[in-house]
Amino acid sequence: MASSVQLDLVWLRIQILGCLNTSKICQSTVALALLALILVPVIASFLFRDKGSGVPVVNPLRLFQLETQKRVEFIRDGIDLLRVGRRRFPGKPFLLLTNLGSITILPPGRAKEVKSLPEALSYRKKFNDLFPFFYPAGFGPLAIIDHPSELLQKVVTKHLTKRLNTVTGALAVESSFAASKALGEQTDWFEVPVYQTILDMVARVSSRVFLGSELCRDENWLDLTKNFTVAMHRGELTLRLFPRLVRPFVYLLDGSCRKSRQAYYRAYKIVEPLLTQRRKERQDRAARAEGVAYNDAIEWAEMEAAGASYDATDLQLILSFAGIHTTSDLLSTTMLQLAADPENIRTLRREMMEVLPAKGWKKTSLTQLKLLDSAIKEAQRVKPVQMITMLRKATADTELEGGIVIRKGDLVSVDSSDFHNPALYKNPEAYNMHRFADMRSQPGGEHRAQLVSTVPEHLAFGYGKNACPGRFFAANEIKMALCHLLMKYDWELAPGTTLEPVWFGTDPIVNPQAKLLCRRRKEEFDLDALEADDGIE
Ligand code: HEM
Repeated sequence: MASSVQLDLVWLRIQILGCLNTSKICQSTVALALLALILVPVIASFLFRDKGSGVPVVNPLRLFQLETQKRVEFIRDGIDLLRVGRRRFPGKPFLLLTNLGSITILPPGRAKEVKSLPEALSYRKKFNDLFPFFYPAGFGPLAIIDHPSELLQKVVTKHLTKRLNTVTGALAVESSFAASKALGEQTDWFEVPVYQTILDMVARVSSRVFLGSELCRDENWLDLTKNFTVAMHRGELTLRLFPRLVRPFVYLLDGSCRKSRQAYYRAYKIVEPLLTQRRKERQDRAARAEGVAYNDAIEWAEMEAAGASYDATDLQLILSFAGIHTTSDLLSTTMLQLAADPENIRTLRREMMEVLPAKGWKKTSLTQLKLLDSAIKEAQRVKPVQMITMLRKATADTELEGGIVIRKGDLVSVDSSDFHNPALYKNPEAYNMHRFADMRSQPGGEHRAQLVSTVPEHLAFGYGKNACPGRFFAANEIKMALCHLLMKYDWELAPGTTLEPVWFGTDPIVNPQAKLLCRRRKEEFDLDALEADDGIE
């Protein structure tokens, strides 16, 4: 779940950037903002008070500056402020006042230290402070992240990841359908918006595995799964302008919170009937001593919950939140890099032709697409989704190396500038599709240079206990989608499109305006006729 807030913020960022640009803020938010003007200076002086940590602040509050201004300033200028911090305090920690409050930024290389303190510096606790008493409708998915049952994490690690070989067939079918639905059969060049097209594909394919075949083609659900994240994050952004005790009232009054609530209720109306039907089928099957009939996250959550009550709608929404925009950003980034040099595409096709007709759609054949793996990882290195990672909240006053104390409740994160460190990567700004494949052939490289490897110098999926458990699925989903996209279509950058991301704070995201030229080609082998692993009915 990926500076600002982790899990998935990509789509939110796009929306908020739009919001900041066009001043499309709803009236109730304006009213609340006025109230904030009165309350916020007091809160700001509390939140950003000097707690004597001794860490220098890069962007202190100016005289009469409000916390709200600081937050907006960070969303706009975050990456420049981070660069100032790196320049002024090389190799040393510094403090940034961000849209989430103040964050101590540790220099690259301190990821191991953060990893070694998973309880004192908690990944999950940063999600549990939004409301004082309980998480109301529309924000419940956030509460699931730090739920003591760890239902979300168990569904992903114990089921999704372990059963990847049983969902490959389903991924193949849905990827083919999604590509054809998004791009059609036109053999003349035409223009496609990259992010929207990829988001649509990823939403379809992910929903197949999260929710099953009944709902993965339901346009109402697909709309929700793509847009809920935006609604909830706009609400969260507004709520965080207020003290915790006031937030329940803000929740009732604010328009963005209302949208999140409405999205939850729409989702509930879709998920609950499916759940009821599944539970009934389960009982009937048990009565006939028959085994489990489904292989998707609805079923896995039921197995894990083992009768304990939980909100299946929130679970589905948090899966969308965690997985869909993060995966879409990486796939879009990879497509942009590949389209910039179609020779790379031809090379990747040759690898696909060598592996897939012989092996079919298997988890293991996806593993053998090593150059493809490298192409994706390199795209992620050149443009990750965040430039500060491993955001953690101190659960107690915690002393770090060098005597810095992170006070209870404060945030700490690690600078990810190693992605572009010339001492680690030759020509770090250049996209070299072979880079990680070459590293894998070096001694010790096989386990450090795979897309799913988590190492302290490559933090795109985090590191340690909370490293993204969904990365194995995301990797397979992206590879499968690329096989369809590259074998069945030719690609080029559309005129005017560059690879420059758009910045939200310290997070680079795919430019939502980026476009590609595309045309249907005749694939060398029939991808849809390949034999597949399957476990989904
Ligand atoms: C390219 C796609 C993805 C990226 C870049 C990504 C990135 C991340 C990052 C950076 C973290 C935090 C790690 C840390 O701070 O140490 C994280 C956590 C998490 N991710 Fe992902 N993620 C992706 C896809 C997915 C998918 C598809 C799922 C679910 C199916 C998922 C589920 C989760 C969960 C549940 C956590 C929280 C782990 C915990 O609570 O311990 N992610 N992800």
